[in-house]
Amino acid sequence: MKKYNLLISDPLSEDGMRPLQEASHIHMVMNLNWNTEQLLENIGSFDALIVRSQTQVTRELIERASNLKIIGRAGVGVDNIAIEAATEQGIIVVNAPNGNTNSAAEHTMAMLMALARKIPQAYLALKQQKWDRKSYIGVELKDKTLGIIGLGRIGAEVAYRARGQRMNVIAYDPFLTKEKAEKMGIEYGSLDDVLRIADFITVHTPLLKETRHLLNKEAFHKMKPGVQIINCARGGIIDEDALYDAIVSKKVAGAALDVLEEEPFLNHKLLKLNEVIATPHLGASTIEAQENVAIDVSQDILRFFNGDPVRNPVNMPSLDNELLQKVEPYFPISEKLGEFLIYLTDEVVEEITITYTGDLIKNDLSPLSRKVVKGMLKRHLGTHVNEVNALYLAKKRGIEIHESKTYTKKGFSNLITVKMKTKNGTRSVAGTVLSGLGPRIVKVDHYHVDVTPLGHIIVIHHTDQPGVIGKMGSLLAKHEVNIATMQVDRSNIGGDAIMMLTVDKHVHDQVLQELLLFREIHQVRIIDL
Ligand SMILES: NC(=O)C1=CN([C@@H]2O[C@H](COP(=O)(O)OP(=O)(O)OC[C@H]3O[C@@H](n4cnc5c(N)ncnc54)[C@H](O)[C@@H]3O)[C@@H](O)[C@H]2O)C=CC1
Ligand SMILES: O=C(O)CCC(=O)C(=O)O
Repeated sequence: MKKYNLLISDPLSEDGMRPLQEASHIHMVMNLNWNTEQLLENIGSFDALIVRSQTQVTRELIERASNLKIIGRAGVGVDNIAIEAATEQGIIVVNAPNGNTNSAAEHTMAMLMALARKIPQAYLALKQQKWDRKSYIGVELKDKTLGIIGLGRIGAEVAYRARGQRMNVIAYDPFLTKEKAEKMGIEYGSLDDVLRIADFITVHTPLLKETRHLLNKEAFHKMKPGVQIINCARGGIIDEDALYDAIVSKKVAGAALDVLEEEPFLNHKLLKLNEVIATPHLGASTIEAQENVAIDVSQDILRFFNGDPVRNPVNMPSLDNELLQKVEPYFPISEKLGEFLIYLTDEVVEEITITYTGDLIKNDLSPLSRKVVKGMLKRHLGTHVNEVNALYLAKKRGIEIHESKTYTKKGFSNLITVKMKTKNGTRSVAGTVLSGLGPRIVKVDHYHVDVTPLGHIIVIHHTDQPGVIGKMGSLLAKHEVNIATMQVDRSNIGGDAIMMLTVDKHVHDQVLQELLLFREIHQVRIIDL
């Protein structure tokens, strides 16, 4: 059995990693001490990598990782991973989005309370033998307004907990609706509403281009005087210079920070301010969260190496069980349609249109489209192409990919039609899965056929005339090519026709040349699927 080398470069829960330890086909190397140079030097020998937030999985590292197939992020944020580079190299990235939600929400609440009651500052004074009760007068949370920016998994958990503290909550998230906010017992607002109204503001967005410095000088300007800020999401969401100035100018009364733009942070100017309390990125540092995320990511790594779809892909569409059950039977035909179609042309492909017809169309069918494109590119790119990088590689080659869906169906409960446009015209192939019989190619251009897309296939375009089939059969017999199945269809009597043969062995070029000598035969394609 093939063994896969897995590198774990950040500390993970041992209990959580047990599934990997017990897998006989995984060879696990735990190296928490490699510096960047050592990582770059050694990454080439690993098939899988698991990180938390410390290891920076840069483009350079990914480009050196010639054997890497999967990167697991034991946590939510993937801003320490060069996702685009991974996608380009066909490396799947998975994360563990649910395992640390509670811990991050609880840490946010702990920071909120510590900030409101100045607990860290008071404790520090006590440790320095100072009994000072005047300097540490706090504020109550009850009836204050908590503004939440980013109401995803963690933001929503924070909202519920803040309601438990009898706070009013106002939230802004591009996906939040008034109805959902009402159901949660919170207020829905714009970003400006949150900035304007809140007594405490906590951010829970990912760090993205759009969220970098979301809280900047202008944002602080819009806030209430005396507002307090919590960041247990990512450094970089807050412009640190702007926060510093806002605290020094007394606009902001305090800040609780679990994260800063550069980590580890020890000598940061914000840490020198009495109004700032901080923890060293501890949001997910609980026994439970660490076990959860390690289990989730370990299981996805195992699924991947067992050839099963992963649960939490970051750079591919995710497939829950329900969707998987519906689309998985169509994986082989989708890939075969792409593979088959590319054999029909020697021209540069300009455009691919994948049309889905039938019951399946209510679902996200992008996993099938990826299979089609993978199948197409496989002929020329071999194993370099996979479901992760298929769309990227197609785009890089200037191939436009379109997907369309239609309810109209004739005969088949589901039909996938793939059209390929080149400068010389359009070719198409359609396929389905027949209940109990498996994948079938049922149409090539406008001809109806019924062919299992497997093995060696000869596609012949010819004129519908008596004797063609006989001549062709004799020629193949002369070359000891045994015909397994044969399909013929035509446009009209004496018109253009197609013949599709499945044969028992690869057909050499010489046979193809001899077939083309027959006047009635216009085109021959030899396809090996
Ligand atoms: N301190 C720590 O140890 C931890 C930090 N995190 C951080 O927390 C972040 C959030 O985690 P989850 O809630 O699990 O993610 P999530 O994906 O469930 O929620 C993020 C929310 O932010 C919203 N959002 C995106 N752009 C926005 C914008 N411009 N304005 C307002 N909202 C916006 C999204 O619509 C989404 O609802 C992670 O990306 C990670 O960086 C997560 C876990 C632990
Ligand atoms: O790995 C960690 O401890 C950090 C967790 C985190 O920041 C995340 O899950 O996004």
